[in-house]
Amino acid sequence: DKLSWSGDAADRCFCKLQGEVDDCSCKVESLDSLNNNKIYPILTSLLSRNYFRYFKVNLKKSCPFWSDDSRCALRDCHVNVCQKDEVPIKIPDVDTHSEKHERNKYLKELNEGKQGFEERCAEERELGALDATISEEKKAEFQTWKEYDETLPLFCDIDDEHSNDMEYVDLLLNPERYTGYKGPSPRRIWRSIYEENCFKPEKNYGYGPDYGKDASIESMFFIARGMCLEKRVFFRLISGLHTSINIHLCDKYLFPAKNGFGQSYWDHNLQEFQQRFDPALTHDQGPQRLKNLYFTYLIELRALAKAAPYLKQKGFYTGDNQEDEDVQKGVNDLLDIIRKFPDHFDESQLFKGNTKEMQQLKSEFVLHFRNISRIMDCVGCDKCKLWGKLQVLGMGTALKILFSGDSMGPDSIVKSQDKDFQLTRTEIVALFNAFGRLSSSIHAIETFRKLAS
Ligand SMILES: Cc1cc2nc3c(=O)[nH]c(=O)nc-3n(C[C@H](O)[C@H](O)[C@H](O)COP(=O)(O)OP(=O)(O)OC[C@H]3O[C@@H](n4cnc5c(N)ncnc54)[C@H](O)[C@@H]3O)c2cc1C
Repeated sequence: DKLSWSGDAADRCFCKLQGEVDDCSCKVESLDSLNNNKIYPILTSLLSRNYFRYFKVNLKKSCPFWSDDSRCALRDCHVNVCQKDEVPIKIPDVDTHSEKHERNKYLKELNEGKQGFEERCAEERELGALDATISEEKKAEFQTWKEYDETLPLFCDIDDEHSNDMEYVDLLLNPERYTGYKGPSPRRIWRSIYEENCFKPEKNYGYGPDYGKDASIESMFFIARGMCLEKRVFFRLISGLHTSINIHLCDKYLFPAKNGFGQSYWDHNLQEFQQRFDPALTHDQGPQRLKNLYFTYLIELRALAKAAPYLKQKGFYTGDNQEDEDVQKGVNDLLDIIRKFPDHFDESQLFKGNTKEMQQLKSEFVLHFRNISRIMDCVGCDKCKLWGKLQVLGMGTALKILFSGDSMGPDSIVKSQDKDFQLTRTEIVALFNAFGRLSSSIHAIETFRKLAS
């Protein structure tokens, strides 16, 4: 119920969301203004164009780390593979007591065939299912798009473009929103990402020699403060992505029919937002989670600025000359706005010096990130997997841009004629759509701020 949001909660959530974004000279307010007034409107219109709206992805790859444990997928395959004693293949089973309890509860409900569980599961399956509609005409057009380039995967474990399982998905038909995907499956994914693939502190800060080795998600915020810039950047990027995903599910939430009559309906869910970002309900972490979204936005913003000369000459081929010209113009307008922003992230602060340690850290950074891209194949809800894969690929593409080219720093660019630098159509579509997701999240924060006041 929206009315239960109190003014205090509004103050708590938003009053700390101001000033420095941290680890850069930029302020939250200047990004709000840039995004909400300039970038969000142009980007939203651009992302509805054919070039950006169809994303090629392989959603059939199986999870390389453990067997699918999403509770609703579990219902469909419990006869053979999804037994509770199944052990993950590579990552050790580190279920916490409460997660074991939760998983067992679901299994119990499942076995007892409880109606509530069936209903919830039906909802999750329905909301999480992909709408795979693509017209025959569009399929024929895709054949002519194939000529596009190849590139060396750097940050992401990129889907094999030639695999038979690669399919185009219409992103507009499958918006990122509430899907009901919750419980042990997503928690295992987030936990694996933070606890096994984010960096741990290089020193122990008086917490004993083993501190950090088994740092939990909850403690990551605390320990990230004491880590070196590169490791903290890694954590903040992931946390910013997590924030963005969770804002979208609050922003486009499915409410049950009012008083049990009529249709369920989509709307903003302020209470859900509060649950996730109110400092009083998140061990004081909510505002920092939100700031991490701004930080992630700033990184992708800088990547677009750096790749602007390359993207301006790239061409956005769909076979319809007028459409392609319009898209190129829209992209150029967007890139001009982005390049004029005075307070870009300075990537030359990262991996400074050419020491052995820095080279080692950089390759670990790449490896950790690539592993996260593989974890996306473990997401147990197709829509979430689609957007998870897209956003991780988009972020990986941004990082690839930031660390490409001869120079680094806010004024450096990737030259259009740089032969060593190429982006595929899929990477470009992912980069723009991933940035679009962050932009839409920052825009949604404004909506929640207004609803709460
Ligand atoms: C890749 C992926 C995509 C998803 N896409 C969707 C989707 O499209 N629609 C949908 O409805 N659900 C989606 N989900 C599920 C959603 O993200 C949540 O996992 C789910 O709503 C359960 O939320 P929760 O409250 O248990 O906490 P979770 O969001 O699962 O978080 C787990 C723990 O991480 C910590 N945490 C939370 N936020 C942050 C942050 N920003 N930074 C650092 N730590 C944090 C907290 O300690 C929290 O308890 C997705 C999950 C994944 C892994």
